[in-house]
Amino acid sequence: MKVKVCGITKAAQLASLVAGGADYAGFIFYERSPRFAGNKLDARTVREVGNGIRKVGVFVNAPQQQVLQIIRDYGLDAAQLHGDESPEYCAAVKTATVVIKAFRIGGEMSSLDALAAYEGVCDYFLFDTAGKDYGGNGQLFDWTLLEQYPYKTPFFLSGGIGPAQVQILLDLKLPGLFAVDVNSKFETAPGVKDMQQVQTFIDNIKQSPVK
Ligand SMILES: O=C(O)c1ccccc1NCC(=O)[C@H](O)[C@H](O)COP(=O)(O)O
Repeated sequence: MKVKVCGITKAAQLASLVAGGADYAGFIFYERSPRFAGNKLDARTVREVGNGIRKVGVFVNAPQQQVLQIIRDYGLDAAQLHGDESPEYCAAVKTATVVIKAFRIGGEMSSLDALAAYEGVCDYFLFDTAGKDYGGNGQLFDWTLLEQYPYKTPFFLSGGIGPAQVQILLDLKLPGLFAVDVNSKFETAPGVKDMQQVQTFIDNIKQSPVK
């Protein structure tokens, strides 16, 4: 299983993710987030990090041109669209980069029916938990909703995942599950990751024979 670590705000964290074997690093480009990367990380520093890790920009209802400009400036590999972006919006962004469309489960979304319109216009889906903020709420949702996942688009499982979920993740058999995404459960303060805990999590997930 692939691992994405989201909410990276420091060059040292990014370097340690690369060294530690994370597959994806997420950078929040939503100004209201305490993990906003735009004023904390230098574009060139992010651009020059390569070798294995995929860099993902996280956006919330941002103008398309702004998304594409940031993707270019920071040398990102994918756009994670975490707001209420339409299938047409996703299709337009997909002409320029890899699209991960996030859906917030719970609240107004209790079934996966709405995803049918997004099949074919996104490379991946990401399932997060609905909460007071667009993301980073630190809450799990009921994963049984995904047991009969009916779509072809592979997905990232997210929302409140922490060290306590390692064993259940290793045992999990959900159709379409591609990666696990972690964030606030590995923080000592919003935007500040405990990199030792992150590393232990990566090592534990990667011990699984299903890579
Ligand atoms: O993390 C944020 O502050 C955030 C703000 C606005 C949109 C998205 C955001 N995070 C996106 C992510 O991919 C998080 O990893 C995801 O929401 C799960 O976070 P958590 O529940 O803290 O594990």
